[in-house]
Amino acid sequence: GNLPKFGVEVEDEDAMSLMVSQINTWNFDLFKFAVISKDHPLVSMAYVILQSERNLLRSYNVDPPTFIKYMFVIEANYHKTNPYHNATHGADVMQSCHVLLGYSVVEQVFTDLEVFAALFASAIHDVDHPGLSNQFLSNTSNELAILYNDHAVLENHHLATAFKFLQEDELNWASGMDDKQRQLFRKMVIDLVLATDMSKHLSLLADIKTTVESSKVAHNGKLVLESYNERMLVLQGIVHSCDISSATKALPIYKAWTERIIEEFYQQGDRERDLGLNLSPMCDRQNPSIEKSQVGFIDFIVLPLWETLGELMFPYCQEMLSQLNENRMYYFSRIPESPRCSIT
Ligand SMILES: COc1ccc(/C=N/OC[C@H](O)CN2C[C@@H](C)O[C@@H](C)C2)cc1OC1CCCC1
Ligand SMILES: [Mg+2]
Ligand SMILES: [Zn+2]
Repeated sequence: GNLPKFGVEVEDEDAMSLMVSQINTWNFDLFKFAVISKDHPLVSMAYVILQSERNLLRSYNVDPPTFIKYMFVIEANYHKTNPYHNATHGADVMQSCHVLLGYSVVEQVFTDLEVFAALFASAIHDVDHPGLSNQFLSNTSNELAILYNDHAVLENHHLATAFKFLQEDELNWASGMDDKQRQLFRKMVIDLVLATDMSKHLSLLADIKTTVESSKVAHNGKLVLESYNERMLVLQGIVHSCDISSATKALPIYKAWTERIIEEFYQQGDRERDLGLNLSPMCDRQNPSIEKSQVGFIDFIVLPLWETLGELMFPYCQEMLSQLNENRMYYFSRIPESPRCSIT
């Protein structure tokens, strides 16, 4: 039978159509989208972007009903109980990636397969996330840390989980791709999701800076990328930037994401307290430091990354940078006065 217009059944088709008409905007409201899609934000986002907007499924002989069935399984394997690392975050990173890949400075630069890989990697990049950090999993000798020898434990698990489902006949939407394409697709998705490991941030940023110096966009404002490594580096930068893009979004959206990540960190801190472990930074709900942590995260991680991306994709990404600065001021101006220590 034919699929519903948005991949999933919705109550209000008009409201859904109105939202989908905004799918190329940076301040897209994923929380509203999650409600309108009847809590299937990832299935509907993936279908709308890959099928309706970019017609990528047809390009690779992907059977849409099989792809939808696969995405329902992926979405079901994001933990609904995670305040932050849930299917709405997956859909958010995918939609953000779709916006950046739509800018003319990168459009036509990447092949359809590379675009498909980046969007698919975004969709699955945190599947089965336990709401705990790599550090916590290693500190508690979690079976995943043992399995992946403390290296990119979560990111390896997200990838293995997504590809394991692809082995099941009734979910294998990639059977229509030729072997070479499927091999390259798998390699790119692995390289992209592994690059979302925060411990790789500084080396990834350094490499992107080198590329910005060398490639000097030139050639009528189009990025010129020679090697596979250079192309992958830019795509890794795009996916990683989208993964930590909350602070570049409109303030109400940013505040909602901040509340969620903080609650998830606090729940990890609760576990660490119960286990008698040292609490990870920012995870102690009894010693909150939300404003200071956000300003620190922006100053040391988010801003340097987005400034570099803004240079690479100039004149695009300026909207993100200006929202990032406004958002920084919002939290900076709310850093509580440190209690005056009375030096007696
Ligand atoms: C909207 O705010 C955010 C959006 C994304 C992120 C993404 N963070 O990824 C970091 C990884 O989860 C690993 N961390 C886990 C944590 C328990 O320990 C850290 C040392 C490593 C963080 C955000 O805010 C954070 C930082 C400042 C206030 C809380
Ligand atoms: Mg992750
Ligand atoms: Zn993520």
